[in-house]
Amino acid sequence: MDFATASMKSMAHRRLLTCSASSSRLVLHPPDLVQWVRREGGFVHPKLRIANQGSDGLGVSSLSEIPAGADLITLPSHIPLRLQHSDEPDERDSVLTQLSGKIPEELWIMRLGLRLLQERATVNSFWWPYISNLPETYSVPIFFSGEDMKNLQYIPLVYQVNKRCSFLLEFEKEVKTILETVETKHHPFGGQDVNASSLGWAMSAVSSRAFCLHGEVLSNGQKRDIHMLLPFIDMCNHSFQPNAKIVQEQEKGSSKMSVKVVAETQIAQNSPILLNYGCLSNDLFLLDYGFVIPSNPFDHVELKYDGILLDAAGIAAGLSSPSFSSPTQWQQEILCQLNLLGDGAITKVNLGGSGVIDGRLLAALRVLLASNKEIVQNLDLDTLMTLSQKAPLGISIEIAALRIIIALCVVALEHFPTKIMQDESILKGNISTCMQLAVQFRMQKKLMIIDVMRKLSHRIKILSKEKSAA
Ligand SMILES: C[S@@+](CC[C@H](N)C(=O)[O-])C[C@H]1O[C@@H](n2cnc3c(N)ncnc32)[C@H](O)[C@@H]1O
Repeated sequence: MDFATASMKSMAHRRLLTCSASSSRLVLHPPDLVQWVRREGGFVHPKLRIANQGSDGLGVSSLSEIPAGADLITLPSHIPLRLQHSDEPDERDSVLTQLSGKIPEELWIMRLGLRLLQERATVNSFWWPYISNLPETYSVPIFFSGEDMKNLQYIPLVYQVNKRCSFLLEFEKEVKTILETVETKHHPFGGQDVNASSLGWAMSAVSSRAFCLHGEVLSNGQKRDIHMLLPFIDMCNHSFQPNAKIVQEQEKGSSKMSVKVVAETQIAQNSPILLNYGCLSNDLFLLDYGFVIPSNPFDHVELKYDGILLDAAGIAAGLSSPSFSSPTQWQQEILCQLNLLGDGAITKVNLGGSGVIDGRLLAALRVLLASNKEIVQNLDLDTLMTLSQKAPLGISIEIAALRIIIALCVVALEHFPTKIMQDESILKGNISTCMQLAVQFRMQKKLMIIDVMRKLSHRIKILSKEKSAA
């Protein structure tokens, strides 16, 4: 937390971008994006328009009904903004390539961000009608104050945000050093100063808007996936129940791909056009997109698998077992197969998400509570990891394993310094957008844990009935 606060403070000290979610754009009266796309040979369905969609910012809506299957938007291959934009790179591109080389692969968003900044700084850039329509500010946590970072109350996300902030501050220095010796005519940003603030703006613009799609068809027929920004298409907001989807088509006589949005369902009058950004947790929605989804079925909390934690949960559930911190040899072997023990073990396990609980955690508990080695060894790992109608090692072991997971949920809940009721009352107050997001984020995590506990309790009730009926 202290490190988070320190890096946030220094970010806040330098940044020009202020932290507010607004639909205000880079320029006051940007050029008409739809007209530009059409002029460039793209297609925008005549019934579509850009409209204000409240807290979701701007979005694309339909003026009247559109049938399922209709083409909504088509972008020819020269409209998306990608890292490599020309077959004949100039000196400015070589400096950009040098800067990109300093960015770790996992932060590809910053590589594309540099490209975006380059075009933002280019007078008469082809993409200016697009860039000028981008939001001026982003509500992603790299722009949160130290206090709002604390308000998240969730270390795994704080860690990710810190990583991005530290990178931005370090990268700012590297960029300055490299650009110091570059002549103005070769300067990728037209001689303009680039700092952590402008890099943060670019990083957020890309993380909240880029898509990973087929770049072009290679000579062997394979398609190479690349990240790109899709003008106008990226005005569509997100839903887990989308009414539209992205499809790609190879352009006639070329290896290049055009990008289309097609209506998946009938679209009613005045409805937003919604795409699914992915089955992501709220950590990723907040980190990359700056919003939190209530009752997100893909949200989860991370725990570290560890015998001492299981001991504590066992005591809380009245079910202690020596195996939790000292598993027998055969139990250890299965824990190694589950990759929870041994060299290179991944001890991060989840509560929540699409499977309700992490299959590896469930399997480990079932195994640690079992005493009959032969029965366990006769089962495959998939069966051990699946929460199904049938208790694979018998009802008593199943109930005990589920009770320990409920106790782990209680431990996880206790890690949050505030209660849900307190969060609810904070949200009713007059608070900043960033604080609102932070409090919503932690409250959704707690509601999700309670939902897991409810589901597991329900399962225990069914199993107990089966047991007493037997
Ligand atoms: C690809 S852009 C969509 C266009 C954007 N609304 C705008 O004003 O430019 C993604 C951003 O839209 C907003 N957004 C999209 N779907 C949302 C949703 N379901 N709830 C809240 N905000 C959403 C978030 O700010 C997100 O970072």
